[in-house]
Amino acid sequence: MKEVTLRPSSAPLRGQLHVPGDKSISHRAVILGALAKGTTNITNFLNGEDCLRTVEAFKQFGVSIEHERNSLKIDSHGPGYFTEPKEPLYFGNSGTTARLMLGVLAGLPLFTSVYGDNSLTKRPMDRVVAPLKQMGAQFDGRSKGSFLPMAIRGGDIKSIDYTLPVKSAQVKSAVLLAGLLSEGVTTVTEKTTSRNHSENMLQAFGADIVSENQQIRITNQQSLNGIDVYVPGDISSAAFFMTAAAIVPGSRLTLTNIGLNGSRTGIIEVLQEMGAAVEITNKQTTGGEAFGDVIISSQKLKGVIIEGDIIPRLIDEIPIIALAATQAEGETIIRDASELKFKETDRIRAVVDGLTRLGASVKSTEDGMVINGGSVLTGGRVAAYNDHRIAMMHAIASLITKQNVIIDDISSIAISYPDFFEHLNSITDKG
Ligand SMILES: O=C(O)C1=C[C@@H](OP(=O)(O)O)[C@@H](O)[C@H](O)C1
Ligand SMILES: C=C(OP(=O)(O)O)C(=O)O
Repeated sequence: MKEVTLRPSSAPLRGQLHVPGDKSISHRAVILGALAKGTTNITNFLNGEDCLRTVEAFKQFGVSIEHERNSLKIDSHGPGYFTEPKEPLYFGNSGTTARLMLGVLAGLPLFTSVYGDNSLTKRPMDRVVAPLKQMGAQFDGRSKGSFLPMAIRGGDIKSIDYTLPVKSAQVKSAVLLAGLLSEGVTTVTEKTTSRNHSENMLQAFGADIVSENQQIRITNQQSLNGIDVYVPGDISSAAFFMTAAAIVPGSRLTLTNIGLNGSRTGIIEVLQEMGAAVEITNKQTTGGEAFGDVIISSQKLKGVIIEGDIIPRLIDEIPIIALAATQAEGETIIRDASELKFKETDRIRAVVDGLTRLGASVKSTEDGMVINGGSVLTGGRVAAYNDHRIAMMHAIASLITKQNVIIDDISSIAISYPDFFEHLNSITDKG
């Protein structure tokens, strides 16, 4: 437990930040680097606890991974040379590691057992286990293989045509990774576009993959070839500082090299619709991933309705959007977001509980929440629910509260943003 007391500070935020590398892309770079033959060099890798879980898993297969700060060098002979791990694989708090690795494990002719922390043990895995069982892999775990800990015997699997029943990039990616390692052509169809980093990176590594009209086809290939990967800054981490600049009067921040993949930029669209001034410069592309600098200044905000297809494009940003909404004029309604209940904690409950304790007027609904804007936040004692995004939302709230914000435990922030407080201090008068 690492409790923290944050003093209020209404000073404008100024300056420039280079937020850490994207978590989703970092996981995928390690997975594909390990599955590829040869050397993969990853730069601007996210040194967060979740991505380190993915690294450790492949080390247990005997893959050589050298790690120095934000650079990773992977030397692999491909999956045919992986050795059977002698110990269970530990996935910690990471849903992405668990779900994507189950896809990989389904395709490997090995026995593995996997487990996670208290939060991950409660998160549903049947959404990936169901299609992977259809492909012929064997899974066993609690509730007939719905939850970790789990045992997997993979290999010798066949391709499938699969329509995603949940809006989830993790499920899509698990099936695509299993498809890469299975006989034949696997097709995944999604009704709503979710983040497409797996598709982009598989293509960059030379996989035979085609995406058309929300349908992705991948052809079996036993090994890819190693490449160099630059990981753009994580827009989900940048979202905390974008929102901070939007709600603290007189602020102007520049966030450099932020990932701007269209399947992730819902936060920018929503902040703009609320009235924030956002400018994008220096736009470039690497490995199919757009990135650039985001300059954001405070403005008077207004409430909005957030629903439908945009939800997967900002799912992890909903806690911080809810904080912005407390400062907007009018009501903000968030719908179609019941997936929030299956994250590191039930994020609908955690956001409504936390913001209410700080003095906001927020109500939960079956699939989202309703936030009445124009609140003066008082401050107070809040729980992070061991969830990094909830902890960071509360830390940003302390920039606009009248009194201290006391967060029960901030240790979860190391999951996705180990330097969060150094960065926060560098742009406020707290530094
Ligand atoms: O594929 C990914 O890297 C992720 C997909 C999303 O989860 P779902 O696939 O469960 O929506 C997101 O919430 C998570 O932080 C990362
Ligand atoms: C939901 C998240 O991650 P994961 O599913 O990988 O635990 C997140 O980072 O907000």
